[in-house]
Amino acid sequence: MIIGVPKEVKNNENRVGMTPAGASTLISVGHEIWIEQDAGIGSGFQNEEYLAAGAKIVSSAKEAWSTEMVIKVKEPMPEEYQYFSEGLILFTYLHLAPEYELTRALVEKKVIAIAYETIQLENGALPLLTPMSEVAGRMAIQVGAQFLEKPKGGKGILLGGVPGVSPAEVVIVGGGVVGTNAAKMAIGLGARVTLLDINAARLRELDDQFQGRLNTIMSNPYTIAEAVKRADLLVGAVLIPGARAPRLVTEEMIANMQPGSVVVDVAIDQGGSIETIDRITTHSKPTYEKHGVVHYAVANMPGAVPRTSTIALTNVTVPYALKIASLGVKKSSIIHQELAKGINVIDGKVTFKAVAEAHGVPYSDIQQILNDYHKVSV
Ligand SMILES: NC(=O)C1=CN([C@@H]2O[C@H](COP(=O)(O)OP(=O)(O)OC[C@H]3O[C@@H](n4cnc5c(N)ncnc54)[C@H](O)[C@@H]3O)[C@@H](O)[C@H]2O)C=CC1
Ligand SMILES: CC(=O)C(=O)O
Repeated sequence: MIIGVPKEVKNNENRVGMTPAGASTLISVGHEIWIEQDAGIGSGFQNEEYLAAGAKIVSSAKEAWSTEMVIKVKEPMPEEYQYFSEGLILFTYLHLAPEYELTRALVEKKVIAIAYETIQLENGALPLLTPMSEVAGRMAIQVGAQFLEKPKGGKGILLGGVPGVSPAEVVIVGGGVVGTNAAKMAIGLGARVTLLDINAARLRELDDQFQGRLNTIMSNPYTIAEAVKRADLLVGAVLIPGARAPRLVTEEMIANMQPGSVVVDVAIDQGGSIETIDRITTHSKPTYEKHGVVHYAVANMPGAVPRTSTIALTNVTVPYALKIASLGVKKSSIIHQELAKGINVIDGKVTFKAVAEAHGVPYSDIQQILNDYHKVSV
């Protein structure tokens, strides 16, 4: 199969969908990699390294998109929709629930759109989201600490305090991968940390893991309001896979926070979990202020640490790309059921229920589509 890797075009997105090592793996079993010139530069990978791995360097995005499968990092930007074509396999983060126009373009052009973030193992794990959630969770505390500084608009406190002065209060809503990694960093820096989740079993695991250094609370509107009121730094880290993020923190709760407090809504890529987050921000202008509270809502946080993120991401995407390229989308999804869950759009149909519901469009069962394919192909 010919696989295209375009250069990312989202604001300050320096990750790339394929490393030279990944290219070499795919090429070694007979596939071709067409990578757009300089696509790897932001992550520290030179064109020569891809050439040495056997890849072809193409000079335009159009050429990289003119292949059978496109592997990238972020959801296509509107200027990329022109490259969609019938039967093209698009393997990338998509976050379609809050993106009606993108969903419509993929359906109309009959692209086969496989979203990294909805590939799900039987035990519920999201193997292609996990590494970037690890990065974003850790970054949430790093950026939160930075924006608590006075010159950055914050209230001017140090996360860990100093002897004789209280540390900051960090509140994390959601105790999955982002939440756990944020807790690790915040505790490591000496902050007082409270984490809320609706899953009692998860809270039990975290209580064991952090050995009493993490305050775990069952999440509901009452406990969220109480915790948010005290927070110097609030991290939004909830997820209902594939669905729009639930708006758990209301405007009233934010208005009750002290001026100069900071909110980092990591769940912004699924539409955001905080009512006052009314826009996606970018790495070039990451924050805005509302009710005196600094709001950070960057949807591609790992893009700021592209070297770490590209390697971590491609460690998990390349094995799946190999399966898709070698067997085709339908066959590989029948054999590896987690891939079937990644298919959000195929043959002009929306096959991820939460996405169809978010946009009020018809939903088609992917298992039915795969069964029909199986019947014809055997
Ligand atoms: N902005 C960015 O650059 C990035 C954003 N993300 C996003 O971060 C979000 C979280 O991702 P993960 O931690 O990997 O998900 P996860 O599935 O590991 O964890 C989500 C947690 O939210 C909890 N939850 C669900 N409803 C809740 C509620 N009402 N109250 C409290 N907790 C609730 C779940 O029980 C689960 O423990 C996702 O939207 C993901 O796409 C991930 C990486 C980068
Ligand atoms: C998960 C995601 O959207 C990102 O890493 O940018």
